[in-house]
Amino acid sequence: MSLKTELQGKIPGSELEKLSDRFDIIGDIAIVAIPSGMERYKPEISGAIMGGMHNIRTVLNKVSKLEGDRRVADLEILAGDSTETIHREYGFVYSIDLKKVFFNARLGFERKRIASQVKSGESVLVPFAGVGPFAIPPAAAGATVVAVEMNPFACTSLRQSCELNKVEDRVRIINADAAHIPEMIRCKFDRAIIPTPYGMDHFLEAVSPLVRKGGHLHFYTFKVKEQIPKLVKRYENMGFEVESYRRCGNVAPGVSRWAFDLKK
Ligand SMILES: C[S@+](CC[C@H](N)C(=O)[O-])C[C@H]1O[C@@H](n2cnc3c(N)ncnc32)[C@H](O)[C@@H]1O
Repeated sequence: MSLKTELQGKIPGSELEKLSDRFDIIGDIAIVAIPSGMERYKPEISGAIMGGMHNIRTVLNKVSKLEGDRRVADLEILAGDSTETIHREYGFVYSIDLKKVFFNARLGFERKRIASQVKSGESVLVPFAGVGPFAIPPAAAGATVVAVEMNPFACTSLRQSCELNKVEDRVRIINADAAHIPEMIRCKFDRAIIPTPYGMDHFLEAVSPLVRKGGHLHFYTFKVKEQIPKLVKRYENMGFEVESYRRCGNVAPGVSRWAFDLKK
């Protein structure tokens, strides 16, 4: 659905230019980011989404950027009454309350790409597990997963999602700061999937000793394109084989999230 097309004739063209045509859909919730100065058009914008997409039950306006350790945005309800939903992604279901937990629906393909590399019987460590989109698919592929997450609400959602996907016996959930991983976990893993929040690149060094020699690390970092060649050299100097890397989405003008597949 084109939001701008739906709004033609309802909002003056000069104002409509400021609005992005893109909005996120998580379960049956649509999330828009209404630019400042356009607040008076909230009813038209939410009405256009509800009218154009009959499966949408709630429309939220992202008032602030992702904030704090939990990476939760400040969300204002424009239509509907619930921030809780069930999101479906490549055959998996996630129980999410967007007011309490982080979820990025734009990483679905990336999560499928990583899960497709996991072999049955592997052990996998997932720090920053959130509601489980990087943890549950590997468990369903036959891995045993240790998921570390600081937000207790995300841990509750993760537990529910494990049950919904029938992998609760394969995922151990640890509600803790990932900074404590080296003291809490002593075993070695075949693989670590590290969806690092912004500014926490030092976690690669912290998690690496927990991955066995020959094991794999999937590390996410926010960088401008020009920083990548230097970063590849850095990872090689740290002893990793850089098997591949790819850009998976813009997060700010010029800044992208990059996924690195590293072998130890
Ligand atoms: C960018 S990560 C990604 C979450 C999830 N893997 C996903 O893709 O949807 C954000 C998650 O890390 C958690 N988090 C942030 N800092 C943390 C820390 N120091 N230790 C453990 N979890 C942390 C947040 O609560 C949030 O759920």
